[in-house]
Amino acid sequence: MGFRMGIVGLPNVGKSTLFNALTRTAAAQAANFPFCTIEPNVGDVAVPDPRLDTLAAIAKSKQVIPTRMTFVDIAGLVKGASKGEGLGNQFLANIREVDAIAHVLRCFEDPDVTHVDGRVDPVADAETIETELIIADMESLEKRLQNIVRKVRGGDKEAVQQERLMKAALAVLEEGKPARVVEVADEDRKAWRMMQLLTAKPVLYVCNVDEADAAEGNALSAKVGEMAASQGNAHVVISAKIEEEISQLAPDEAAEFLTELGLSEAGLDRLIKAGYELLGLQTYFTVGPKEARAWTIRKGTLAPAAAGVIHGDFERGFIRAETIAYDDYLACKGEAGARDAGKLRAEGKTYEVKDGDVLHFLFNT
Ligand SMILES: Nc1ncnc2c1ncn2[C@@H]1O[C@H](COP(=O)(O)OP(=O)(O)OP(=O)(O)O)[C@@H](O)[C@H]1O
Ligand SMILES: [Mg+2]
Repeated sequence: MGFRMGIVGLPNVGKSTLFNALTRTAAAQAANFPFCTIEPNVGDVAVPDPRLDTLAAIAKSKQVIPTRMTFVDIAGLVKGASKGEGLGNQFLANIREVDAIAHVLRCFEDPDVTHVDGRVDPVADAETIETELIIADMESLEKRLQNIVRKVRGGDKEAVQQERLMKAALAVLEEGKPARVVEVADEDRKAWRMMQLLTAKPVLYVCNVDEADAAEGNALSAKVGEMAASQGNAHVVISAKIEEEISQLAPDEAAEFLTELGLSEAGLDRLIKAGYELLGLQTYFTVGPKEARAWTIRKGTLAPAAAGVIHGDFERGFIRAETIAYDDYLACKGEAGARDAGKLRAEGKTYEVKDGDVLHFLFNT
């Protein structure tokens, strides 16, 4: 399936540094000049989940396989991007293809690192980017509205629905607000997503702070926090530079370094979890002596579709899912114990999989 989170922001704010830290590579060139990145860098990242290790320990699984999500490091956007400034439209197209946005804001001072607008002001930066995305959405909607005029006149049902949604989006965009504030009815959700509006994508602010502020944040990240809260969006405080260094260390060295910095958890783990949450995702597990594995589904996914994430045949031939809740698996010390205690449930096609479920699928081939 592959859920994709796009790393977006002004040039030279630390997007590629963050991407390298997340993917534990130096795949993306990160350097102190604007527009260092042009082609997007794409990388897979393991989603940290301590429950998986706990399950593997109980089942004595030989292999532990976390679930993954994708991060895309996108080129920096500048004022006028929607009009083709910088490398404008091409970058906007890269953003269109992601499911959610991690918006990196420079909250570090360092006079040696160039700021494209010559001052460090993350709230103003956030507005600059948002304005570009709003303008880009308006332009694409105006074009698309013209394209469907005929169909709407002809009474084409789909086109009528699209027109209604496009007009609702335009109304808020014209007020300078992002399309994500539009309340979308369940029956419109699919058509809404198909419009791929940039400002309809869920967003998470990433405050990139100095090394010294990694634990507590600073005045700038606090301002971003206020802005995010007023919009109902999440924010994460992280020092991309220090995270990049930590990501190169062996696990025990990394733990030691984190303690020195006063951090209980790598900022990256917090960011990945926040992104996972933002995407509306949850995890189920398959656990046995061979492997313990985490799988990603959207919240609300029914058992057959959840099985389909492993293999299409599992979904097509779905019979039932033997299900043990995570807490029961722990309390009963594994599958056999859970079975004896009557905690192994047989769930059918209409079962909505819960976060943490340990599942075993039975299917016809
Ligand atoms: N938290 C931080 N503190 C100090 N310097 C940082 C921090 N994060 C990143 N930098 C530095 O900022 C510079 C720009 O970083 P990077 O190349 O990652 O930016 P970018 O957003 O990907 O830029 P572009 O849009 O041009 O691709 C680099 O020199 C990097 O080391
Ligand atoms: Mg870059």
